[in-house]
Amino acid sequence: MILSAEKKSLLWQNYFGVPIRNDQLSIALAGNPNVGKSTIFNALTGLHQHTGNWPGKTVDNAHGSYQYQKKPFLIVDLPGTYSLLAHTVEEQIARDFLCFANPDVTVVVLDATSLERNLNLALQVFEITPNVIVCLNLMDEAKKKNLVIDVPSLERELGVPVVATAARQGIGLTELREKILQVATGLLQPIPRQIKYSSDIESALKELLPLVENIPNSTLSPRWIALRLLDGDQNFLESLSNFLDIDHVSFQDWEESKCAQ
Ligand SMILES: Nc1nc2c(ncn2[C@@H]2O[C@H](COP(=O)(O)OP(=O)(O)OP(=O)(O)O)[C@@H](O)[C@H]2O)c(=O)[nH]1
Ligand SMILES: [Mg+2]
Repeated sequence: MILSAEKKSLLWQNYFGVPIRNDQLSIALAGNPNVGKSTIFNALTGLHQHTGNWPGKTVDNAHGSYQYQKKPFLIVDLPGTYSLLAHTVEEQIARDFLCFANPDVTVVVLDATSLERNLNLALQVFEITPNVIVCLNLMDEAKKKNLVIDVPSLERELGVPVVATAARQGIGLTELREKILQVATGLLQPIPRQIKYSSDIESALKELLPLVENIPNSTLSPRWIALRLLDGDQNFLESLSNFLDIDHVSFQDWEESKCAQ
């Protein structure tokens, strides 16, 4: 199910403190701490940005807007996180935004000098949404360390567009804008590589999937929900219940109807 523009704008305002217009294409900027997310955010939005806190949290919230090819974009700079498993308040904010705000595009910014560690977060985002772009930032630092990254191969391996940038020097940002436009408008449809787990986990997932498909009001990947259930992730279940309540459809009713089946 796709959220209507009205519902999306209500949800963004009430739960995330971000006002969005119906005509704006939305972008989430995710990544590990200190990889250059805010540098990219500043380069894209210039002075058109607002900062505050996430509702009820003492974590910075920055959102801003820009135009590209006559299309209006709204971009949200998420807190830096190493994972989306909600061990910290920053991880919970980033996870909830990616899971429930339903941005048109998520740009995952990676540190090109530390790809292995950074790809962990990218693979988690791939489980939540297909509309992902990987931005390989700090390419100038990688070059200094004589690291050579085969971008076309990485793109093929990951199944999503990969854009190499050196954001502080403004390098690669036009290509980033272009890819964002293409994914946001559906011209480019990434098919992110999915992690295959061990056979016992995969068979447990198979059993769970039919039970979590077609949750009312959910735009979430059933596989992600099933994985969190297997993980016993109570924090995620609370968020799920909270966010699905937006249209007064009770998650508890749905749970009860499933149990009755
Ligand atoms: N050499 C180099 N430095 C960069 C590049 N992009 C960002 N930086 C620098 O890296 C540092 C961190 O950048 P930020 O944009 O604050 O990183 P961030 O991801 O927003 O960090 P958090 O919000 O703390 O998670 C700053 O000193 C930037 O100037 C780049 O491409 N090359
Ligand atoms: Mg930042």
